[in-house]
Amino acid sequence: MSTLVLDKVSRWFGNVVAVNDVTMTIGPGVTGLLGPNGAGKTTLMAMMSGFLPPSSGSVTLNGEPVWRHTDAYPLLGLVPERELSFGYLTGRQFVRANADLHRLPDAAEATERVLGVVDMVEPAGRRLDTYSKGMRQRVKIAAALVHDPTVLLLDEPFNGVDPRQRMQLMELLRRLGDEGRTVLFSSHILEEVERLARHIEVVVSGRHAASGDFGAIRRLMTDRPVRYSMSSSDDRALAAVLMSRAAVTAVALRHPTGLEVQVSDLGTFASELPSLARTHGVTLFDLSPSDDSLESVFSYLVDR
Ligand SMILES: Nc1ncnc2c1ncn2[C@@H]1O[C@H](COP(=O)(O)OP(=O)(O)OP(=O)(O)O)[C@@H](O)[C@H]1O
Repeated sequence: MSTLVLDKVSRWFGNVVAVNDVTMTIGPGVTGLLGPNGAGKTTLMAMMSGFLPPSSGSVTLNGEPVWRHTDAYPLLGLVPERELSFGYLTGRQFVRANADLHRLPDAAEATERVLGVVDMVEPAGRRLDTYSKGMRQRVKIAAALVHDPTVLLLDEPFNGVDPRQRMQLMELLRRLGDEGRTVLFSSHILEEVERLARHIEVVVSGRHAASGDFGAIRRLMTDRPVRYSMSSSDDRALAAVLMSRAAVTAVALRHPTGLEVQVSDLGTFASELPSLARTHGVTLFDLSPSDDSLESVFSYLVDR
């Protein structure tokens, strides 16, 4: 069991303050680090994983500083957002390289074990550049887990991953959290975080904006109307149905297709939508939060 503690952590790059006086504690289980692009999530993770020193404040793991403390490294695994390099390596070679870097006594055995954990044994002999985005994420997670760390940090692990693979990845992270590992993943999508995380930390413009379980974060956010862009097989019929729902406060048809929906009660909207669409014979093609309103939800939290 491991606990990461950030105490008044700031990090600046020249004049840019990427992280501003952040204090938070990340314990065992799955925690979501939620914030819009540029909020400082990557910088926070780089400091938590020992790749970057804080400009001020401290990051400790089980009471010891992370920066330049080599005893902490075997306890930490980082899944960075950037793509894997060296597409000519097979998945197995990539994971094995990490096992060798950690000087594991039985690197081959550890590699096979962790490929099994992420369900990548069968495609492990294929080159990385033949993998789907979801497979690349799984193999990156395997590489980060090969030395059996107690802390796993994942930067935007669901970006660009298709919905089915996203569900499998969520299941995997849930399992790792249930095993007692400290799992922290970043995301700019509230729904994603809400589905997976037991605990949520929100950062906006480098500052810590809120902390709590998703119920607490959701309550903070439900005061704000949120807008979605949608497209479907029959936008006009869907618009009529949505307008009759109390959770929906405005609907606008977009030209030539799609609609904008303003929602006052996200939870009700999310739970009603699939059955509403099904009952009225409408197929949903796409549903995504409009960025503007998401930003406004985040800044609402900071301005409280
Ligand atoms: N090495 C660097 N030099 C200068 N500025 C940086 C550096 N790294 C990050 N920043 C700046 O710090 C701020 C926070 O960036 P960071 O990448 O941590 O945010 P983020 O929440 O991870 O966003 P994204 O999801 O877009 O990566 C941004 O304004 C970014 O431009």
